[in-house]
Amino acid sequence: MKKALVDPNPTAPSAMDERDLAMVERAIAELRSGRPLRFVPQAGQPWLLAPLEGFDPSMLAQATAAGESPLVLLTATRARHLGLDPQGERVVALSAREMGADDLAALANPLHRPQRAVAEWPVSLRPPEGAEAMLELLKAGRLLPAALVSPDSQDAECLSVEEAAVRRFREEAGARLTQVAEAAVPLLDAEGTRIVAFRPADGGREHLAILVGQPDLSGPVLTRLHSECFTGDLLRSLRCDCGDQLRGAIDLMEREGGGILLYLAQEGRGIGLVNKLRAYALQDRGADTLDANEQLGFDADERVYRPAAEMLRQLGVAQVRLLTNNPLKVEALAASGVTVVERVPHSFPANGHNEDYLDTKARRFGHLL
Ligand SMILES: Nc1nc2c(ncn2[C@@H]2O[C@H](COP(=O)(O)OP(=O)(O)OP(=O)(O)O)[C@@H](O)[C@H]2O)c(=O)[nH]1
Ligand SMILES: [Zn+2]
Repeated sequence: MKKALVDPNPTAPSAMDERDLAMVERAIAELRSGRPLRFVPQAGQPWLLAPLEGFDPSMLAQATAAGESPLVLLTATRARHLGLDPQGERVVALSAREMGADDLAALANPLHRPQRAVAEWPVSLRPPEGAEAMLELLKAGRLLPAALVSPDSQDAECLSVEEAAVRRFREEAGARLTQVAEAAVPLLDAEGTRIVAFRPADGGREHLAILVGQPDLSGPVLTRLHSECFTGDLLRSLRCDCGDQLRGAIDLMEREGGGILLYLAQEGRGIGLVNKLRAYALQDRGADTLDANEQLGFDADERVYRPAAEMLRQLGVAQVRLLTNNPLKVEALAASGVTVVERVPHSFPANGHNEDYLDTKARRFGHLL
């Protein structure tokens, strides 16, 4: 029988306890189902938090009828694209009552323009304690990072989540991985391929290590960190270069006798497939791939590579020859303790549809060509 390639003892449990982990996972499920949540910041009063995505005017009516002063929270990147000055804050807060239902409905969908000119908007207020973690929680649920919040009067029946747990969740839970399956999967172009699946403790989707051929795990291993791209990898979309990079990496590993392709569940540079499709719609109206992310309220690139480093650690790989044009991947692996002995360029010719995309990656993301 073939010897299992993976470390049978996955990462030791980290400091974040199971209660906190479960609390944040449930909170994300609530938000994704459109139910509000009680958010308890480390200091200051609790807030009722609802995603602005899916806004309907009854939400505003309810909050104002209770005599409260609801706020809209937007990330600084989104605010800047709308023409607001975030004044050094990472979150911008506006009075929802003064904005009114029409403007809120427009803000809920970044493809719409608010009806009033920005100059007529209410002045932005100091964001409440924990505002950044509230928006981080929405991002963790792959929702747009824009929220409607109102001071919590304690009588609402809803789930509570604590800011401290949200912060630790984002930092730790995604990189706690357990190996949950391993099998041979002969590929058309690489028959001796095995796949090892790793499940993250944050309830997110599994990452896959695709082991092509017989890589010598003790030396520098030809490795690719491939971010999931449903459209490019599976449908062979021409909007990007992911399909070529995926198949190209497997072909090269097969030719060189072995390699590891880490297939990372970080679709759309970490914003998720639905938000990537929204970003595409913005790109069809003239934005480039970087600005489109920011117009939605995300950072240009939301990916983290600690799970990739942890997979390599569990596989027993300490040194890699990394197939990439992205200097951030090299830096991130090195920062997580993996030695990158060489960067192997990984470019493919443009296809008539992705020229601007490739150009933006080189010009604005610093990709090396
Ligand atoms: N948000 C967003 N994600 C995109 C877009 N086009 C492709 N992606 C995602 O970008 C990821 C691939 O990243 P790339 O920037 O092509 O390449 P890279 O992985 O950073 O760098 P390389 O290693 O050189 O390929 C995949 O998760 C794709 O789904 C887009 O327009 N917007
Ligand atoms: Zn792609």
